[in-house]
Amino acid sequence: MPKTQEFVVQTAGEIWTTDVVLAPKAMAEVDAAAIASGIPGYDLMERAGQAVAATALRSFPEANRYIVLCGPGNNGGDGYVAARELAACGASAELYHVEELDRLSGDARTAFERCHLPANPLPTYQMQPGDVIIDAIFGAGLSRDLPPELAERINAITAAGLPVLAVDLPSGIDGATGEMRGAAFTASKTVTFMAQKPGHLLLPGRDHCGSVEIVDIGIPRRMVEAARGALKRNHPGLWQADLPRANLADHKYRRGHVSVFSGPFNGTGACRLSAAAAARSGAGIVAVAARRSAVAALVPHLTSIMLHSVDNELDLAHYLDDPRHQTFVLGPGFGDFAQARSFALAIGHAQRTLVLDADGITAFKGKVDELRDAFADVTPRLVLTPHEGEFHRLFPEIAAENAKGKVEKTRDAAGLLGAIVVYKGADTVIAAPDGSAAINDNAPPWLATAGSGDVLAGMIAGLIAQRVPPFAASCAAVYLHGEAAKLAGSPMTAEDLLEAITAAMASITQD
Ligand SMILES: NC(=O)C1=CN([C@@H]2O[C@H](COP(=O)(O)OP(=O)(O)OC[C@H]3O[C@@H](n4cnc5c(N)ncnc54)[C@H](OP(=O)(O)O)[C@@H]3O)[C@@H](O)[C@H]2O)[C@@H](O)CC1
Ligand SMILES: [K+]
Repeated sequence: MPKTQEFVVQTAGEIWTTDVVLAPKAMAEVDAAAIASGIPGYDLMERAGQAVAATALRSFPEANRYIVLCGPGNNGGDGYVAARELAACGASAELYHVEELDRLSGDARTAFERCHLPANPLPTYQMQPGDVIIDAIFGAGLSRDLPPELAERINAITAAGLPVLAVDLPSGIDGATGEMRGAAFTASKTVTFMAQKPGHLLLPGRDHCGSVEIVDIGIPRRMVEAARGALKRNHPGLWQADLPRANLADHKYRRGHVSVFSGPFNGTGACRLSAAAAARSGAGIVAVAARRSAVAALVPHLTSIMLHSVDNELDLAHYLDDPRHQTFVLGPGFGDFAQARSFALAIGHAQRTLVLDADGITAFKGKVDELRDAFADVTPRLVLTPHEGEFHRLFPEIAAENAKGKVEKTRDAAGLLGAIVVYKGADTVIAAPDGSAAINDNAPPWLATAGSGDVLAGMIAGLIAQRVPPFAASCAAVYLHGEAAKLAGSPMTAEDLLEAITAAMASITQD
């Protein structure tokens, strides 16, 4: 079975919302605000460490020894509290430290001093079957690659297959970007505090976290809410209210019109997938706009989907004279880069909305400015859906900024273009020019199949045609695409995915 991630919220009573995502810097500001309001920092550490001990006992009751590895900062402090609690419960807990103990200061030093257990240097640890590792080496404060000897040690523990419970984040995973800094533990479970961090959701971090528990350590909710920035975990609460409600009085044109451009005679499959996906997402009318040479290939395959011949720029100009033709998909299987550019620009200048995918994206390599200018508007009218290779092709400078993670890169691209950017992958990030961003984490591994991107482009257009705002439409389509894939199961073809869209949408609107 593929690894799926669960977010379990543990609080004193109430269930804590799970869509809050705070970068480590924002989390540190929340910690600081809580402390400034009179909540002692050490109390937060106590609750954090106690929660770790409770999870260790609950999740790994069979452990012979809990091996608590402590770093030099507050993550280590949580480890000292957890070790003390475990020992107080009668469990066997052993402490190992990765840095000289005299580096400990503040709350972490207090936690160490109150622990009263012997702590030994990490190199003295001898692995034994039945050990459960509690990783309290680095959390939010990881600021550079791990030293090589520590990386080796982590790799040896991973190779031995000992279960790992990570405190806040698996050491070596950058909480802001999800990137691995030299090496990282692969945890079966991660206990984090108050809110998830981007590193829990973005890859490879997500794969290193196992299931994630978010523990309320007593920071007032209003402080976490106040820090809730424009970054969210993608889930129906973000966009459900924007989805169209079926209305018996709706005329088919009121449910919107989507036009999908076809590729050449021998490449019409991709546009048909997009068109069918737009229709399944509820668009009232869907048409394929094809070069004359491709029309004959399309005729036998289209029934409810209409077919128009749009051979050149003049044909497109006539097509755009019809005010019902508002929403377009260009790129899947399209082929001709020069025509892709001139068509996309014409759509932009005609004030229409475009989902630009695949060849449509590649066509603008080195010409991003033209695209931005054609779609310049107060509200975005352009949605770009690049996978990693296309993103690198179109935004080479942004892609090369190694210090930035996928969220920042997607935001930068959205800001540069004035468009919604859907940076696809197992951890798709959706960003808008105003900085709004969502990380998606519901896609099963088998969604990476031929044609699935064409389906996504059609779904986004289908929702936009029904007047769902482009950012909400993109988030909703990405999520529903993942849900549909889960419903379709593995192995799955793009056709199976199409079939499952209806059930995926029904499951959301019934919630
Ligand atoms: N009130 C609060 O704030 C609460 C915080 N809580 C907990 O605190 C954690 C954050 O604590 P933190 O900020 O001290 O960071 P942490 O992850 O311990 O690491 C910093 C230390 O590591 C060092 N270091 C970094 N990278 C390194 C590398 N590659 N290789 C070697 N060394 C490296 C760095 O050294 P420096 O860069 O300063 O030289 C510094 O000494 C958070 O994850 C949560 O668990 C909870 O208790 C709840 C209340
Ligand atoms: K850790």
